[in-house]
Amino acid sequence: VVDPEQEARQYLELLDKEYGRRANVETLAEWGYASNITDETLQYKLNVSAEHAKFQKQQWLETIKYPWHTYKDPDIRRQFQKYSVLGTAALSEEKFDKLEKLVSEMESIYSTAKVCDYNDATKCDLSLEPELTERLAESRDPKELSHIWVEWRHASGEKVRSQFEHYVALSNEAAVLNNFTDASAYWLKDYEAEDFQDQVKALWDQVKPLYQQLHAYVRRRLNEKYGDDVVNRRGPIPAHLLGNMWAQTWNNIFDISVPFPGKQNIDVTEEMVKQGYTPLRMFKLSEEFFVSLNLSAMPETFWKNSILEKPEGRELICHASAWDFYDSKDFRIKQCTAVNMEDLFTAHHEMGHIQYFLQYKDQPFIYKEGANPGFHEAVGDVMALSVSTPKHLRKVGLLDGASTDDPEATINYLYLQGLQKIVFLPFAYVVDLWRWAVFQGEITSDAYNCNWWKLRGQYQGIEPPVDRTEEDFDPGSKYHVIASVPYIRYFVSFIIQFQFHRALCIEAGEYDPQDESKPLHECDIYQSTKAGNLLSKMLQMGSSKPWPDAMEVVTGQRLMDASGLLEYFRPLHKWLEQENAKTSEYIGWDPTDKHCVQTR
Ligand SMILES: O=C(CCC(O)(O)[C@H](Cc1ccccc1)NC(=O)c1ccccc1)N[C@@H](Cc1c[nH]c2ccccc12)C(=O)O
Ligand SMILES: [Zn+2]
Repeated sequence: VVDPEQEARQYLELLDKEYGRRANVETLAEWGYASNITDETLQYKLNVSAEHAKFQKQQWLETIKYPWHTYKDPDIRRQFQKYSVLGTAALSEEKFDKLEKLVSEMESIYSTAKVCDYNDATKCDLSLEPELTERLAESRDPKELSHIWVEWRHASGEKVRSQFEHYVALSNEAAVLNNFTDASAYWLKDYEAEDFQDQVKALWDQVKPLYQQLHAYVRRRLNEKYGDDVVNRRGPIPAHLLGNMWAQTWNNIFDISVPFPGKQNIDVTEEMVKQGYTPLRMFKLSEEFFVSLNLSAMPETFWKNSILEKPEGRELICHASAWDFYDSKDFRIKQCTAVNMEDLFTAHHEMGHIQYFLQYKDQPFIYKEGANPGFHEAVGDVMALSVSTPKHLRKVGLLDGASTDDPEATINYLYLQGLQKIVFLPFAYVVDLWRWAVFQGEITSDAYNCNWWKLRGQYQGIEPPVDRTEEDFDPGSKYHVIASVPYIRYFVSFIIQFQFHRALCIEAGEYDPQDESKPLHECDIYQSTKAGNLLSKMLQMGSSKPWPDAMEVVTGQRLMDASGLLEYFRPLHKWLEQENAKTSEYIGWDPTDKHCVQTR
């Protein structure tokens, strides 16, 4: 008699080959559409995913016949457990197709949306990338900023409200067919912890005081620049002044709010342009950092097949993404890269996804994922924490002069980092707090927009530049909302990346909690094969073990915790408290009732 688990193993090997082959075909079809939006590439993508869903449903009926709960081998059980979740393929064929069409249509509207120039009403071909992103980053004219902010939402979010409502219903229907209460529970299964939302809330409570100090300081500086009638010093900050279309990171207003002006400019955008940096060179620089840690170089096909600059003469999805074609050979990035510091870090972020693909390429198909989605988002950012140090930027010739241990220069650096890492946390939290509530039916479509602005005000302390109504649909102006990409993964990443950074810096001998002369924010793990080997051990695991096991390999911890982030920003936190006390700054913001009129 054959050992039943042996038979199960053979079945899993069959599934592994078939799923891997089909995933390659499906990903190629998705790439075809994302890199070239036409009716033909859309139709081909829909045909392939419909066929794939039909196969998955048939295979699932076979898979659930196996008594996998009884198996002794934890690995076999884990693989069956993952294969036993059918996903959206559980919908009927026509509902599955409808859902695919809705998301593709929202992505197309978002990716092809155009806006007219503030200063030239005849020039109406401005796209989000690069034109609107650049204007939002560089303009210091509140009227121009408000125009771009409002017109982008008019051209994107407002256009997809009805598709989004239908998408919510079908997503919930699919979740219920998979025995989840709604789509939010289906999304949260990836974190394998029933108290995960409580864990996130506890992390936010730990970081909130630091955020409020930074918010109060930025508000004061914007008030000094734009005056009382534009920025109320005790209220929320108007969202269009913060240098980013969604006010998710504020690094683009570093120059008008820098704590100690006159120091060496740590924003290397100008230097990159001066040195003739190209997108390709930005990605080569990133590859060299990974290789210096004894991690994998990019395969030749990566450079041949990737799209690193916005191509002319066709519509495509410009939002950056990294692609695994599940054949252990073909890996790509699609990014409409601009030559600036922000995109240099996005390049590292995308390369982090590729590195994870390369490290787990020998895992079974079902384990070719991050230990949890936050891990996948953290890899590249951990590298960027080293690359962004003035010490490293000097090593690669993007900053000149000798390293100074000038405490004011340190505050400037930590302030720039805080405008990205601290500021981002409440935004990331709000995006899925809003979506979880929508999926759970707590937020109904007649109040989508006003609840969005209630959360944006409550957690981020920002407000829209002009009144909003339920004719608007501002969440739909953010890529992940219309592309059905969960967002709490970035909140998790921005917490755990500091835990990983701290552990790798200790491994590299670059940081010692007892040694003040080696603070965490100055650590650069460049060329540390010890750090790289430790990280590689975790990355190779993919999702073969629950994520606390993966985290323990690198950090010795089994829980997410904000101590790494708070340790990194401690000097900035102290300075902000002193500075805000000096100007007796009002910490926090008075709630504003205006800004969203429920008309429906
Ligand atoms: O969206 C991204 C980068 C794109 C991505 O690499 O995360 C991409 C998003 C995506 C997911 C699914 C389909 C299409 C695009 N994720 C991936 O490409 C990806 C690849 C493999 C596994 C998981 C995700 N960043 C977020 C968060 C963010 C803002 N600023 C940052 C700076 C550094 C790092 C992240 C951010 C944003 O722009 O709002
Ligand atoms: Zn990512």
